[in-house]
Amino acid sequence: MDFFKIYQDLFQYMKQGPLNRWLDNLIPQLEQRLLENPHGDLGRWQAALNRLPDIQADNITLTTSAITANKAEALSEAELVQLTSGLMALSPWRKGPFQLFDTYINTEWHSDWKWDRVVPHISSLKNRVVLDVGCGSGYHCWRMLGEGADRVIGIDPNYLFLTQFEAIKKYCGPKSPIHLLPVKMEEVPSNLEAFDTTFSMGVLYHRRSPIDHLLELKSTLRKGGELVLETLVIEGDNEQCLMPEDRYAMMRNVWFIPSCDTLALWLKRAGFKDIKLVDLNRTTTEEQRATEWMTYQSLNSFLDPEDPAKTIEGYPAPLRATFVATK
Ligand SMILES: Nc1ncnc2c1ncn2[C@@H]1O[C@H](C[S@+](CC[C@H]([NH3+])C(=O)[O-])CC(=O)[O-])[C@@H](O)[C@H]1O
Repeated sequence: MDFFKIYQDLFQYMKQGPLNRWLDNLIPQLEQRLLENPHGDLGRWQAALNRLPDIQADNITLTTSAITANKAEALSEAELVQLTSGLMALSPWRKGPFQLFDTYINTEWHSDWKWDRVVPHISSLKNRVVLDVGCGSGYHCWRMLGEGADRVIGIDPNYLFLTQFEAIKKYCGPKSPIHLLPVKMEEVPSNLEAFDTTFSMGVLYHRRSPIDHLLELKSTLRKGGELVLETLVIEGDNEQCLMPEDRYAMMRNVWFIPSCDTLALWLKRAGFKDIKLVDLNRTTTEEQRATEWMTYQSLNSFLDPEDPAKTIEGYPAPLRATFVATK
């Protein structure tokens, strides 16, 4: 993986603006991590990425449910096979969907449904510099660019998601101002104050210190910038928060699931203003399900078969809230 090459344009940009403090140590850190082999399958993923055929799209769509790359001329049979098998080798695909020419990547999640619930409530992304924390394959980053963002940076420590992102970028905009950095939120320097909008969707419950996560998000924003926070919640008042004894819906790394009132209080205590709950939604087995691109178990296996209002562990089934707040 050639970080200099994939982040060339980002570094040019960062050198000029407030992000430059982040630059100093980033490349050596990423390279050091590569030497330590961050994942046993990384070599296989990289080989699959390198085998993808070179196809120039002549039409890109970032504003419809599937992020789409199209070409007037039909692909050859060999190109189609190479493309589909290369993308399949990057499975499981969790966040999407994507349509690359004739290949539809039917991901585990209908991430477009989340986007449709969130986007009516946020400030316009036109000309904004945007951070998407825990961006997965980067699906929402493309939608943010489609909304007119000037530049989108996604961060996610998972190298499969980085490889998937690079595969999509190869066809949907190799030169577009959109990047995924394989780092955790905790590794982003504090007080960057560089972003106009910061998204954290589906990450808070993975953090052992949720208030620290909120403070870290705040420190990425310029004064007056907007936080878009989406996370699991429970029903209840501002004295309630669920800490699962062990797993929640089979997920091992879930720590805190607050009520909406508790979360609003956390945001207030973290120093945010204009805190608004803008959406509350129970996740359905239509939105999250196994497909040929993600063949492991999915939500229907994580719910109580006798009572789908409960997880298999007996907790309330996944309910997700979106909050918007200002720094
Ligand atoms: N400390 C961390 N820092 C950054 N990323 C992290 C961290 N811990 C986990 N992640 C990443 O956060 C993502 C959470 S998924 C949400 C995807 C998308 N946002 C979505 O809203 O669909 C969860 C869900 O599907 O609910 C994963 O990609 C992790 O690798």
